[in-house]
Amino acid sequence: MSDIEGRIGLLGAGRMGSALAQGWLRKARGGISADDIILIDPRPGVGAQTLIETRGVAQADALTPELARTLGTLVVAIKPDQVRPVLSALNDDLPLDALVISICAGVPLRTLSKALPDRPIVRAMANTPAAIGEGMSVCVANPIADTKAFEKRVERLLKPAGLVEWISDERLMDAVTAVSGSGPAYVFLFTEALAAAAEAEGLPRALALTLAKQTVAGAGALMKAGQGEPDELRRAVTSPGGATQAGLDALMNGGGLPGLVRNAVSAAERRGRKMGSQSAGD
Ligand SMILES: NC(=O)C1=CN([C@@H]2O[C@H](COP(=O)(O)OP(=O)(O)OC[C@H]3O[C@@H](n4cnc5c(N)ncnc54)[C@H](O)[C@@H]3O)[C@@H](O)[C@H]2O)C=CC1
Ligand SMILES: O=C(O)[C@@H]1CCC=N1
Repeated sequence: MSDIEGRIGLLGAGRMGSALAQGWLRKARGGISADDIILIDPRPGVGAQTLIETRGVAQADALTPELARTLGTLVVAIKPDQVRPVLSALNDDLPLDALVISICAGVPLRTLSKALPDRPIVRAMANTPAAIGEGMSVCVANPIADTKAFEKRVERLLKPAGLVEWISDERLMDAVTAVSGSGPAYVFLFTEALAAAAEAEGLPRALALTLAKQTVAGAGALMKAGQGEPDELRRAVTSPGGATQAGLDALMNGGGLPGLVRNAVSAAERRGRKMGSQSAGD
C-alpha cells in the first residue's frame, strides 16, 4: 500500500473507469499502487480486465455493505442514471469520512449529496486520455470537501491521470463536459474525416489513416510542448496564398468549422444540463 488514505473503490470499471485506473497505475512507482484499488464492476471493461490479470488489481462484482465499510475513497464511474439508486443503497455503510468522487456527466452535487448526505463529495469531469496520463480533470467540491486537505487527496488521485483544474461554480461543469469530457470524440471524428478525405484523394487506406493519426497526434504534441498558442502554430503552417490557406478557406467557409464546433459544444452542454435536471428530479 502507498500513502493514499484508505482503500480506493472504483465503482464502474467500464471505458472511463478503466482509463482512470490505467492512469493511476501507469507509473511503476507512482503514488497509487495496485494494492490500493478495488475495481467494483460485474463486467469490467477491457482496460480494467488487463489490470486485474497483469497487475493483480482486486475486483468485486458489487459494492456490498461489507466492502463499502472498508473504503477510504469511492470513485463513481457508472452510468449517470444509475447513480442515485446505487449510492443511496450505500448510505448506511460507507464511512462518513470517506471521500466520494463522481465523474458521472450531468450528475450534480445536490443529487450526490441527497444519496450520501453529510459526506465530502467532489464532482469531477475526466476524459479518456487519462489512460496514458494525458487526461484533463476539472473538479468542484461540496462544502464539506472544500478544504486544502481534500483538494490534496483528490489531486493525488487525479494527477497521475493528467492535468487537474478546479472550479467553484458548478454550473460551469456542463460546459467543461462538452469541451474536455466529450472533446476527445470530436478530435477522433476530425481524424476519421481527415483519413477519409486522404483516401478520396487517392491515398491507400492504410497510409491515409497513418497520415491522419500522426498529423493530429503531432499537432497535439506540438501544442503540449508549449511551442506557441494554437493560432500561432496555425499561422506557422499557413504560407500566404499557399496550399494550407486554400484548405483553411474551405474549412472557414460560411461559418465553417468554428461554427460547427460552437454548435457541437452548445448541444453537448445542453444535453449535460438536461441530464442534470433529470437526475436531480427537477
Ligand atoms: N466515456 C467517457 O469518455 C467519459 C465518461 N464519463 C462518465 O463516466 C461514467 C461511465 O461511462 P463509461 O465508462 O463511458 O460507461 P461504460 O458503460 O463503459 O461503463 C460503465 C460500467 O459500469 C458498470 N456498472 C453498471 N452498474 C454497476 C453497478 N451497480 N455496480 C458496479 N458497476 C456497474 C458496467 O458493467 C460498466 O462496465 C458515466 O457516468 C459517464 O458520464 C465521464 C467522462 C468521460
Ligand atoms: O458522452 C457522455 O455523456 C460522457 C461525458 C463526456 C464523455 N462521455
